[in-house]
Amino acid sequence: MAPHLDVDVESTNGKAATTSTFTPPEKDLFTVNSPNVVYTENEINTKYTYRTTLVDKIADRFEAIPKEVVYDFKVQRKVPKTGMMLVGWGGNNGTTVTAGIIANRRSLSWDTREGRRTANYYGSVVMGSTIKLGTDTKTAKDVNIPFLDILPMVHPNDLAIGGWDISGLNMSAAMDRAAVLEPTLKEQVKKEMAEMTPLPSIYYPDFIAANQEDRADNLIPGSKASLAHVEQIRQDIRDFKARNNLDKVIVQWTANTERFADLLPGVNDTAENLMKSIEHGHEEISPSTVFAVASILENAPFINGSPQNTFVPGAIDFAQKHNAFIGGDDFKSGQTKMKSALLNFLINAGIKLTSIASYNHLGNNDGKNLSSHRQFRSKEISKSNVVDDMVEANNVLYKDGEHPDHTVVIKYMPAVGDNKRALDEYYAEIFMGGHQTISLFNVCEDSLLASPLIIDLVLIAEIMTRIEWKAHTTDGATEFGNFHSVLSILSYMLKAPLTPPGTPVINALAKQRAALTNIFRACVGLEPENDMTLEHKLF
Ligand SMILES: NC(=O)c1ccc[n+]([C@@H]2O[C@H](COP(=O)([O-])OP(=O)(O)OC[C@H]3O[C@@H](n4cnc5c(N)ncnc54)[C@H](O)[C@@H]3O)[C@@H](O)[C@H]2O)c1
Ligand SMILES: O=P([O-])([O-])O[C@@H]1[C@@H](O)[C@H](O)[C@@H](O)[C@H](O)[C@@H]1O
Repeated sequence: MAPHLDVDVESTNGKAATTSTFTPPEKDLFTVNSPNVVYTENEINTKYTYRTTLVDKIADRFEAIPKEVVYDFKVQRKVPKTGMMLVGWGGNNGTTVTAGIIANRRSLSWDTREGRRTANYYGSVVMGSTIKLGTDTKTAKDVNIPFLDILPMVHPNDLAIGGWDISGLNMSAAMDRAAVLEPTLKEQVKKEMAEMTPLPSIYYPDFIAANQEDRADNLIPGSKASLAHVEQIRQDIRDFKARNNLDKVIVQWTANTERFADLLPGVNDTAENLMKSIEHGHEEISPSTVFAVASILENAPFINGSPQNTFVPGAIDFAQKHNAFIGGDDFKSGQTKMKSALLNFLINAGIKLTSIASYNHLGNNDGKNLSSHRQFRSKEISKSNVVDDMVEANNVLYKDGEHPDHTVVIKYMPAVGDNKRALDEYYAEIFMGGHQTISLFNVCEDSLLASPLIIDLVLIAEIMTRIEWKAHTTDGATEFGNFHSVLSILSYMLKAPLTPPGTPVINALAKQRAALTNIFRACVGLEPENDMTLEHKLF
């Protein structure tokens, strides 16, 4: 018998936890046995006490005030038939994620120089990682479950896949152009992929590098925003949904990085002005913003996997007014994910990072597009801002406004293709005038790192559409409603997390993952994972 776990303990609602007889839902890996959790055939209903600490600053001192809010969460248990539509489907990421899902769906294996390989979802948080459920009553050991099982989520093998591309190559030819996957794997999926052809897309030349023009042969007429473009994309989404008999579609931008759009009062500052600007063909409305508007109008969550400012204020306003979900920006695949983890470690260890030199070169079409300065500038911003929250959180090391030197360099070197070379130097001050220099050489096969993130973003955005909440306030409970339109819960997969206006941006990797797992735990009535393990420290 595990020490000190063999007695009834006070549960969160003050009554002793009871081990009532209950019938676990037939296919669920676990059930929460709590008076705060009620399962029905269609819903998981939980009463959750959210505990935080508010702080009052009084002169140069603080007063900490613990605060509790009781929420009801309601999760729809029925997993909908879901489709994923990618903008830029014919690109390296789009072809790779499509081939990867087909290979997993068919449990394919293939030969490589290093031996036989089998389809997997490595690099996906949902499909490749676990969540601690709790502590075994008998052994006191951690019980960890697959992340996928914490809530009733879509399985990627079941996703219908489609999308748009300004290049008309079918997906098999585009997969060859991408030069990411082994020929022995491509051979097994090429027939199925040859039958997939991206839908024509909108192309506004000024937003991406001029060097992309030679692949733009699959276009919807018109070189600037129009309501006709919005309506065509909406029709495409409806047709895809009907053709595949889907309950839901998630749209994701994995097309080229666009230049930033100027933020112009009266043009893209409000939902109303944005729609007027689209109607009047304003030059400053980007293709990605047009896709976002069309997706919002079709109640299809829209996620931006690139660094441009798709979500101009008018687009965020538009999403909120339509109670639709958006998320972004810029997949956090390799070099930046490593950076956010390393910064988390160094700064939280009290080591004063003073300089970050972040260089990489890559030879894929993404790199080609980024060789144009205005597109590189979008990426430079998203790759640079990742340090801000961690630096600002440590006022022992950094004075107000002080931050490490940080430079970002990206070079296009065709020879290395998709296998990006990332070279980073982290330079820090340590005890008594010493220095620590960390040099990293990190070969990232970019599309093989980004593709699992595309899957995670779709699966998490989808489950978020099935979660509602209401707060128990002193004057009675509010009505059930969705989470905020801006899905900041997606931040773990993104370099420049989009957050509800006025809320803080968290880039610290550990905090991002903790937020994701603990919100999902709350939706099944479980306390946040806090790793205190008092049961192993007090007795
Ligand atoms: N792979 C990674 O590691 C990674 C990480 C973070 C962000 N990203 C971003 O993801 C995006 C895609 O990366 P990739 O390596 O697949 O690039 P890619 O160039 O291979 O693919 C982009 C595709 O978008 C298409 N396209 C361009 N404009 C379009 C439009 N208006 N409508 C439809 N299609 C359009 C292009 O024809 C191309 O096929 C890039 O913006 C990149 O910066 C990639
Ligand atoms: O690895 P990471 O920094 O997360 O992300 C990648 C960058 O390093 C690379 O320069 C860029 O071309 C890719 O689109 C992607 O953004």
